[in-house]
Amino acid sequence: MPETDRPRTDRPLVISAPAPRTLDLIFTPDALERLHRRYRVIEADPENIAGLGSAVLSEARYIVGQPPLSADTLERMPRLRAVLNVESNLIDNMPYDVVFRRGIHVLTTGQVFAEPVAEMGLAMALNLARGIVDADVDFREGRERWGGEGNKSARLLSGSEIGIIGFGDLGKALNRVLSGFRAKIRVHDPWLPASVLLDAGVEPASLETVLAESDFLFVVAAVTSDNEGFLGAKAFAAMRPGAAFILLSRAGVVDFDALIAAVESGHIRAASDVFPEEPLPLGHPVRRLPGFLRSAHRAGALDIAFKRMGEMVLEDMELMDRSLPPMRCKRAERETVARMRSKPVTVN
Ligand SMILES: NC(=O)C1=CN([C@@H]2O[C@H](COP(=O)(O)OP(=O)(O)OC[C@H]3O[C@@H](n4cnc5c(N)ncnc54)[C@H](O)[C@@H]3O)[C@@H](O)[C@H]2O)C=CC1
Ligand SMILES: O=C(O)C(=O)COP(=O)(O)O
Repeated sequence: MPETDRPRTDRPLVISAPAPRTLDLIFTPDALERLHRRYRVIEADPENIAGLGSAVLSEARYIVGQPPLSADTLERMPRLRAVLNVESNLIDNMPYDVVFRRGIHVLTTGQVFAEPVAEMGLAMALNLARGIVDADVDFREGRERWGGEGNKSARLLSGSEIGIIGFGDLGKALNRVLSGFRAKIRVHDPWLPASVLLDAGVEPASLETVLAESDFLFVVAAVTSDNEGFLGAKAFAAMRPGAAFILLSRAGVVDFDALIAAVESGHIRAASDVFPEEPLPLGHPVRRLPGFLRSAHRAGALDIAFKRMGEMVLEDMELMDRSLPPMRCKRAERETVARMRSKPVTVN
Protein backbone atom coordinates (compact mmCIF):
# COMPACT_ATOMS: atom_id res chain seq x y z
CA MET A 1 0.00 0.00 0.00
CA PRO A 2 1.49 3.43 -0.91
CA GLU A 3 2.56 5.49 2.08
CA THR A 4 -0.12 8.13 1.37
CA ASP A 5 -2.98 5.55 1.50
CA ARG A 6 -2.05 4.00 4.81
CA PRO A 7 -4.47 4.78 7.69
CA ARG A 8 -2.81 7.17 10.14
CA THR A 9 -3.13 7.18 13.86
CA ASP A 10 -1.51 10.62 14.20
CA ARG A 11 -3.80 12.30 11.71
CA PRO A 12 -3.09 16.02 11.20
CA LEU A 13 -5.98 18.33 12.00
CA VAL A 14 -7.89 20.12 9.24
CA ILE A 15 -10.40 22.88 9.92
CA SER A 16 -13.20 22.63 7.38
CA ALA A 17 -14.87 25.94 6.48
CA PRO A 18 -15.38 25.65 2.72
CA ALA A 19 -18.41 27.97 2.36
CA PRO A 20 -19.91 28.70 -0.14
CA ARG A 21 -18.81 25.19 -1.11
CA THR A 22 -19.46 22.05 0.94
CA LEU A 23 -17.17 19.06 1.38
CA ASP A 24 -19.66 16.93 -0.59
CA LEU A 25 -19.48 19.39 -3.47
CA ILE A 26 -15.71 19.44 -3.76
CA PHE A 27 -14.81 15.85 -2.89
CA THR A 28 -15.91 12.69 -4.66
CA PRO A 29 -16.97 9.97 -2.18
CA ASP A 30 -13.55 8.33 -2.68
CA ALA A 31 -11.67 11.58 -2.13
CA LEU A 32 -13.75 12.35 0.96
CA GLU A 33 -12.91 8.95 2.33
CA ARG A 34 -9.20 9.64 1.67
CA LEU A 35 -9.52 13.02 3.40
CA HIS A 36 -11.00 11.45 6.53
CA ARG A 37 -8.51 8.57 6.50
CA ARG A 38 -5.56 10.95 6.47
CA TYR A 39 -6.87 13.87 8.51
CA ARG A 40 -8.96 14.67 11.54
CA VAL A 41 -11.52 17.05 10.05
CA ILE A 42 -13.23 19.57 12.31
CA GLU A 43 -16.26 21.32 10.79
CA ALA A 44 -16.27 25.01 11.67
CA ASP A 45 -18.55 28.02 11.46
CA PRO A 46 -16.53 30.22 9.08
CA GLU A 47 -17.63 33.33 10.95
CA ASN A 48 -16.30 32.02 14.23
CA ILE A 49 -12.99 30.24 13.79
CA ALA A 50 -11.84 31.81 17.07
CA GLY A 51 -14.68 29.98 18.83
CA LEU A 52 -13.22 26.56 18.00
CA GLY A 53 -11.22 26.65 21.19
CA SER A 54 -7.53 26.33 21.90
CA ALA A 55 -7.30 22.54 21.68
CA VAL A 56 -8.38 22.62 18.02
CA LEU A 57 -6.64 25.87 17.06
CA SER A 58 -3.31 24.86 18.50
CA GLU A 59 -3.33 21.59 16.52
CA ALA A 60 -4.72 22.80 13.18
CA ARG A 61 -2.38 22.25 10.23
CA TYR A 62 -4.69 23.29 7.40
CA ILE A 63 -7.83 25.32 6.83
CA VAL A 64 -9.98 24.23 3.89
CA GLY A 65 -11.89 27.39 3.04
CA GLN A 66 -11.26 31.09 3.36
CA PRO A 67 -12.85 32.20 6.65
CA PRO A 68 -11.99 35.58 8.18
CA LEU A 69 -9.01 35.23 10.53
CA SER A 70 -7.77 37.83 13.00
CA ALA A 71 -4.15 38.26 14.09
CA ASP A 72 -5.20 36.94 17.53
CA THR A 73 -6.69 33.78 16.07
CA LEU A 74 -3.61 33.20 13.92
CA GLU A 75 -1.48 33.64 17.02
CA ARG A 76 -3.40 30.73 18.56
CA MET A 77 -2.62 28.52 15.52
CA PRO A 78 1.13 27.87 15.73
CA ARG A 79 0.99 24.77 13.51
CA LEU A 80 -1.00 26.31 10.65
CA ARG A 81 0.72 25.64 7.29
CA ALA A 82 -1.87 26.59 4.70
CA VAL A 83 -5.23 28.14 3.98
CA LEU A 84 -6.68 26.34 0.94
CA ASN A 85 -9.44 28.59 -0.21
CA VAL A 86 -11.54 26.31 -2.52
CA GLU A 87 -12.58 29.44 -4.41
CA SER A 88 -11.16 31.41 -7.23
CA ASN A 89 -11.12 34.76 -5.54
CA LEU A 90 -8.98 35.89 -2.67
CA ILE A 91 -10.68 37.96 -0.03
CA ASP A 92 -8.93 40.60 2.02
CA ASN A 93 -10.08 39.05 5.29
CA MET A 94 -6.93 38.11 7.16
CA PRO A 95 -3.72 39.95 8.11
CA TYR A 96 -1.67 38.82 5.11
CA ASP A 97 1.52 40.43 6.46
CA VAL A 98 1.34 38.07 9.45
CA VAL A 99 0.39 35.11 7.25
CA PHE A 100 3.35 35.66 4.89
CA ARG A 101 5.79 36.38 7.72
CA ARG A 102 4.85 33.04 9.25
CA GLY A 103 5.33 31.23 5.90
CA ILE A 104 1.71 30.08 5.86
CA HIS A 105 0.63 29.32 2.28
CA VAL A 106 -2.58 30.93 1.03
CA LEU A 107 -3.74 28.85 -1.91
CA THR A 108 -6.53 29.10 -4.44
CA THR A 109 -8.08 26.35 -6.53
CA GLY A 110 -9.51 28.79 -9.09
CA GLN A 111 -7.68 27.13 -11.96
CA VAL A 112 -10.45 24.51 -12.04
CA PHE A 113 -12.74 27.09 -13.63
CA ALA A 114 -10.41 28.00 -16.48
CA GLU A 115 -11.49 25.43 -19.07
CA PRO A 116 -15.21 25.62 -18.28
CA VAL A 117 -15.16 29.42 -18.52
CA ALA A 118 -13.05 29.38 -21.70
CA GLU A 119 -15.47 27.00 -23.40
CA MET A 120 -18.42 29.16 -22.37
CA GLY A 121 -16.59 32.21 -23.72
CA LEU A 122 -16.04 30.47 -27.05
CA ALA A 123 -19.71 29.48 -27.17
CA MET A 124 -20.73 33.08 -26.46
CA ALA A 125 -18.44 34.43 -29.17
CA LEU A 126 -19.77 31.99 -31.77
CA ASN A 127 -23.28 32.76 -30.62
CA LEU A 128 -22.86 36.51 -30.97
CA ALA A 129 -21.26 35.93 -34.38
CA ARG A 130 -24.02 33.67 -35.69
CA GLY A 131 -27.11 34.58 -33.64
CA ILE A 132 -27.76 30.95 -32.71
CA VAL A 133 -29.96 31.55 -29.67
CA ASP A 134 -32.06 34.27 -31.33
CA ALA A 135 -32.50 32.14 -34.45
CA ASP A 136 -33.67 29.23 -32.30
CA VAL A 137 -36.20 31.44 -30.52
CA ASP A 138 -37.45 32.68 -33.92
CA PHE A 139 -37.74 29.09 -35.12
CA ARG A 140 -39.78 28.06 -32.07
CA GLU A 141 -42.07 30.97 -32.68
CA GLY A 142 -42.53 30.21 -36.40
CA ARG A 143 -40.76 33.31 -37.71
CA GLU A 144 -37.40 31.83 -38.69
CA ARG A 145 -35.52 33.15 -41.71
CA TRP A 146 -33.99 30.47 -43.95
CA GLY A 147 -30.49 30.35 -45.39
CA GLY A 148 -28.64 33.55 -46.07
CA GLU A 149 -31.75 35.55 -45.18
CA GLY A 150 -31.11 34.57 -41.58
CA ASN A 151 -27.45 35.55 -41.75
CA LYS A 152 -27.63 39.24 -42.58
CA SER A 153 -25.50 40.26 -39.60
CA ALA A 154 -23.52 37.01 -39.18
CA ARG A 155 -19.73 37.06 -39.13
CA LEU A 156 -16.83 34.67 -38.72
CA LEU A 157 -14.66 34.15 -35.68
CA SER A 158 -12.05 32.53 -37.94
CA GLY A 159 -9.46 35.02 -39.09
CA SER A 160 -10.88 37.76 -36.85
CA GLU A 161 -9.04 40.08 -34.48
CA ILE A 162 -9.54 39.14 -30.86
CA GLY A 163 -8.72 40.98 -27.65
CA ILE A 164 -8.37 39.41 -24.23
CA ILE A 165 -8.35 41.65 -21.16
CA GLY A 166 -6.69 39.77 -18.30
CA PHE A 167 -4.28 36.87 -18.84
CA GLY A 168 -4.56 34.77 -15.70
CA ASP A 169 -5.83 31.20 -15.69
CA LEU A 170 -9.01 32.15 -17.55
CA GLY A 171 -7.26 34.25 -20.18
CA LYS A 172 -4.67 31.54 -20.86
CA ALA A 173 -7.36 28.85 -21.22
CA LEU A 174 -9.33 31.11 -23.55
CA ASN A 175 -6.25 31.59 -25.71
CA ARG A 176 -5.89 27.81 -25.91
CA VAL A 177 -9.48 27.15 -26.98
CA LEU A 178 -9.24 29.94 -29.57
CA SER A 179 -6.15 28.41 -31.14
CA GLY A 180 -7.94 26.79 -34.09
CA PHE A 181 -9.47 30.00 -35.40
CA ARG A 182 -6.48 31.63 -37.17
CA ALA A 183 -7.29 34.79 -35.24
CA LYS A 184 -4.90 37.58 -34.34
CA ILE A 185 -5.01 37.63 -30.54
CA ARG A 186 -3.93 40.70 -28.56
CA VAL A 187 -3.83 40.71 -24.79
CA HIS A 188 -3.94 43.53 -22.28
CA ASP A 189 -2.75 42.66 -18.76
CA PRO A 190 -0.91 45.43 -16.90
CA TRP A 191 0.40 43.05 -14.22
CA LEU A 192 2.32 40.83 -16.64
CA PRO A 193 5.57 41.44 -18.53
CA ALA A 194 5.41 41.29 -22.34
CA SER A 195 7.53 38.13 -22.45
CA VAL A 196 4.86 36.08 -20.67
CA LEU A 197 2.38 37.07 -23.36
CA LEU A 198 4.83 36.55 -26.22
CA ASP A 199 5.67 33.08 -24.91
CA ALA A 200 1.96 32.24 -25.05
CA GLY A 201 1.90 33.33 -28.71
CA VAL A 202 -0.24 36.45 -28.20
CA GLU A 203 0.57 40.10 -28.85
CA PRO A 204 0.93 42.34 -25.79
CA ALA A 205 -1.27 45.40 -26.23
CA SER A 206 -2.49 48.52 -24.46
CA LEU A 207 -6.09 48.78 -23.33
CA GLU A 208 -6.71 51.36 -26.07
CA THR A 209 -5.46 48.97 -28.74
CA VAL A 210 -7.51 45.96 -27.65
CA LEU A 211 -10.60 48.16 -27.45
CA ALA A 212 -10.11 49.73 -30.87
CA GLU A 213 -8.75 46.74 -32.80
CA SER A 214 -10.93 43.79 -31.73
CA ASP A 215 -13.88 42.14 -33.42
CA PHE A 216 -14.33 40.03 -30.28
CA LEU A 217 -13.23 41.29 -26.88
CA PHE A 218 -13.15 38.95 -23.89
CA VAL A 219 -12.97 40.35 -20.37
CA VAL A 220 -11.42 37.95 -17.88
CA ALA A 221 -9.60 40.42 -15.61
CA ALA A 222 -10.03 40.08 -11.87
CA VAL A 223 -11.58 43.06 -10.10
CA THR A 224 -8.85 44.82 -8.15
CA SER A 225 -8.55 47.93 -6.02
CA ASP A 226 -7.06 49.59 -9.15
CA ASN A 227 -9.55 48.71 -11.85
CA GLU A 228 -13.13 48.83 -10.52
CA GLY A 229 -15.47 50.03 -13.28
CA PHE A 230 -12.58 50.69 -15.70
CA LEU A 231 -14.60 49.67 -18.74
CA GLY A 232 -17.14 52.44 -19.19
CA ALA A 233 -18.81 54.60 -21.86
CA LYS A 234 -15.49 55.81 -23.29
CA ALA A 235 -14.20 52.27 -23.66
CA PHE A 236 -17.36 51.04 -25.40
CA ALA A 237 -17.37 54.05 -27.74
CA ALA A 238 -13.79 53.18 -28.75
CA MET A 239 -14.82 49.68 -29.89
CA ARG A 240 -15.44 48.76 -33.53
CA PRO A 241 -19.08 49.04 -34.61
CA GLY A 242 -20.71 45.61 -34.33
CA ALA A 243 -17.87 44.19 -32.19
CA ALA A 244 -18.71 41.60 -29.52
CA PHE A 245 -17.95 42.34 -25.86
CA ILE A 246 -17.88 39.17 -23.76
CA LEU A 247 -17.76 39.55 -19.99
CA LEU A 248 -16.80 36.47 -17.99
CA SER A 249 -14.98 37.65 -14.88
CA ARG A 250 -17.05 40.03 -12.73
CA ALA A 251 -19.47 42.88 -13.39
CA GLY A 252 -17.30 45.00 -11.08
CA VAL A 253 -14.82 45.79 -13.86
CA VAL A 254 -17.57 47.32 -15.99
CA ASP A 255 -19.87 50.33 -15.78
CA PHE A 256 -22.89 48.14 -16.46
CA ASP A 257 -25.30 50.99 -17.29
CA ALA A 258 -22.83 52.22 -19.89
CA LEU A 259 -22.59 48.69 -21.31
CA ILE A 260 -26.37 48.50 -21.59
CA ALA A 261 -26.43 51.89 -23.33
CA ALA A 262 -23.71 50.84 -25.80
CA VAL A 263 -25.66 47.69 -26.75
CA GLU A 264 -29.00 49.52 -26.81
CA SER A 265 -27.59 52.06 -29.27
CA GLY A 266 -26.62 49.18 -31.60
CA HIS A 267 -22.92 50.13 -31.47
CA ILE A 268 -21.75 46.79 -30.01
CA ARG A 269 -23.18 43.41 -29.06
CA ALA A 270 -22.47 41.81 -25.73
CA ALA A 271 -22.65 38.64 -23.72
CA SER A 272 -22.27 38.34 -19.98
CA ASP A 273 -22.10 35.58 -17.41
CA VAL A 274 -21.96 38.02 -14.50
CA PHE A 275 -24.18 40.85 -13.31
CA PRO A 276 -24.07 43.74 -10.84
CA GLU A 277 -26.63 41.93 -8.68
CA GLU A 278 -26.95 38.17 -8.60
CA PRO A 279 -29.66 37.00 -8.83
CA LEU A 280 -30.69 39.87 -11.08
CA PRO A 281 -34.04 41.54 -10.25
CA LEU A 282 -36.82 40.48 -12.63
CA GLY A 283 -37.37 44.05 -13.80
CA HIS A 284 -33.70 44.73 -14.66
CA PRO A 285 -33.44 46.32 -18.15
CA VAL A 286 -30.69 43.95 -19.30
CA ARG A 287 -33.13 41.03 -19.17
CA ARG A 288 -34.96 42.25 -22.29
CA LEU A 289 -32.11 43.94 -24.14
CA PRO A 290 -31.73 42.78 -27.78
CA GLY A 291 -28.13 42.21 -28.85
CA PHE A 292 -27.22 41.01 -25.36
CA LEU A 293 -26.71 37.33 -24.56
CA ARG A 294 -27.33 36.44 -20.91
CA SER A 295 -25.95 33.58 -18.80
CA ALA A 296 -26.77 33.21 -15.11
CA HIS A 297 -23.20 32.88 -13.75
CA ARG A 298 -22.94 29.36 -15.13
CA ALA A 299 -19.58 29.58 -16.89
CA GLY A 300 -17.38 27.98 -14.26
CA ALA A 301 -19.82 26.13 -12.04
CA LEU A 302 -19.49 22.59 -13.38
CA ASP A 303 -19.46 19.58 -11.08
CA ILE A 304 -16.24 18.34 -12.66
CA ALA A 305 -14.58 21.65 -11.75
CA PHE A 306 -15.74 21.47 -8.13
CA LYS A 307 -14.50 17.90 -7.80
CA ARG A 308 -11.08 18.96 -9.13
CA MET A 309 -10.87 21.41 -6.23
CA GLY A 310 -10.99 18.51 -3.80
CA GLU A 311 -8.26 16.63 -5.70
CA MET A 312 -6.03 19.71 -5.69
CA VAL A 313 -6.53 20.25 -1.98
CA LEU A 314 -5.71 16.63 -1.14
CA GLU A 315 -2.65 16.51 -3.37
CA ASP A 316 -1.24 19.74 -1.98
CA MET A 317 -1.92 18.84 1.66
CA GLU A 318 -0.14 15.54 1.08
CA LEU A 319 2.87 17.37 -0.38
CA MET A 320 2.96 19.82 2.53
CA ASP A 321 2.71 16.88 4.97
CA ARG A 322 6.00 15.73 3.44
CA SER A 323 7.47 19.23 3.88
CA LEU A 324 7.27 19.82 0.15
CA PRO A 325 5.74 22.92 -1.44
CA PRO A 326 2.15 22.87 -2.76
CA MET A 327 2.21 22.35 -6.53
CA ARG A 328 -1.44 22.08 -7.69
CA CYS A 329 -3.09 25.19 -6.25
CA LYS A 330 -2.05 28.73 -7.08
CA ARG A 331 -0.40 30.77 -4.34
CA ALA A 332 -1.64 34.15 -3.28
CA GLU A 333 1.10 36.70 -3.87
CA ARG A 334 2.10 39.12 -1.12
CA GLU A 335 2.14 42.04 -3.58
CA THR A 336 -1.38 41.57 -4.92
CA VAL A 337 -3.43 39.50 -2.49
CA ALA A 338 -4.91 42.43 -0.57
CA ARG A 339 -5.77 44.24 -3.82
CA MET A 340 -8.18 41.60 -5.07
CA ARG A 341 -11.84 42.71 -5.10
CA SER A 342 -13.78 40.13 -7.16
CA LYS A 343 -16.97 39.44 -5.24
CA PRO A 344 -17.25 35.77 -4.25
CA VAL A 345 -20.20 33.80 -5.54
CA THR A 346 -23.10 33.10 -3.20
CA VAL A 347 -24.64 30.33 -5.33
CA ASN A 348 -22.35 27.46 -6.38
N1 LIG B 1 -17.83 33.48 -14.56
C1 LIG B 1 -17.26 32.51 -13.88
O1 LIG B 1 -17.83 31.44 -13.73
C2 LIG B 1 -15.91 32.71 -13.28
C3 LIG B 1 -15.39 33.96 -13.10
N2 LIG B 1 -14.16 34.12 -12.52
C4 LIG B 1 -13.66 35.48 -12.32
O2 LIG B 1 -12.63 35.73 -13.29
C5 LIG B 1 -11.55 36.41 -12.70
C6 LIG B 1 -10.26 35.93 -13.34
O3 LIG B 1 -10.04 34.58 -12.99
P1 LIG B 1 -8.59 33.91 -13.15
O4 LIG B 1 -8.10 34.08 -14.54
O5 LIG B 1 -8.69 32.56 -12.59
O6 LIG B 1 -7.76 34.83 -12.15
P2 LIG B 1 -6.20 35.13 -12.17
O7 LIG B 1 -5.91 35.73 -10.86
O8 LIG B 1 -5.46 33.93 -12.63
O9 LIG B 1 -6.07 36.25 -13.30
C7 LIG B 1 -6.54 37.52 -13.20
C8 LIG B 1 -5.70 38.37 -14.14
O10 LIG B 1 -6.23 39.69 -14.18
C9 LIG B 1 -5.11 40.52 -14.41
N3 LIG B 1 -5.42 41.93 -14.20
C10 LIG B 1 -5.38 42.67 -13.06
N4 LIG B 1 -5.72 43.94 -13.32
C11 LIG B 1 -6.01 44.02 -14.64
C12 LIG B 1 -6.44 45.05 -15.50
N5 LIG B 1 -6.69 46.28 -15.05
N6 LIG B 1 -6.61 44.79 -16.81
C13 LIG B 1 -6.37 43.55 -17.30
N7 LIG B 1 -5.97 42.51 -16.54
C14 LIG B 1 -5.81 42.74 -15.22
C15 LIG B 1 -4.05 39.97 -13.48
O11 LIG B 1 -2.77 40.38 -13.84
C16 LIG B 1 -4.25 38.49 -13.70
O12 LIG B 1 -3.39 37.99 -14.71
C17 LIG B 1 -11.63 36.11 -11.20
O13 LIG B 1 -11.29 37.27 -10.48
C18 LIG B 1 -13.03 35.67 -10.96
O14 LIG B 1 -13.74 36.66 -10.27
C19 LIG B 1 -13.39 33.06 -12.18
C20 LIG B 1 -13.86 31.79 -12.35
C21 LIG B 1 -15.18 31.51 -12.85
O1 LIG C 1 -17.60 30.95 -10.30
C1 LIG C 1 -16.99 32.02 -10.29
O2 LIG C 1 -17.33 33.02 -10.90
C2 LIG C 1 -15.79 32.17 -9.53
O3 LIG C 1 -15.10 33.14 -9.69
C3 LIG C 1 -15.52 31.27 -8.46
O4 LIG C 1 -16.12 31.95 -7.46
P1 LIG C 1 -15.48 32.13 -6.03
O5 LIG C 1 -14.13 32.71 -6.16
O6 LIG C 1 -15.43 30.77 -5.52
O7 LIG C 1 -16.43 33.03 -5.40
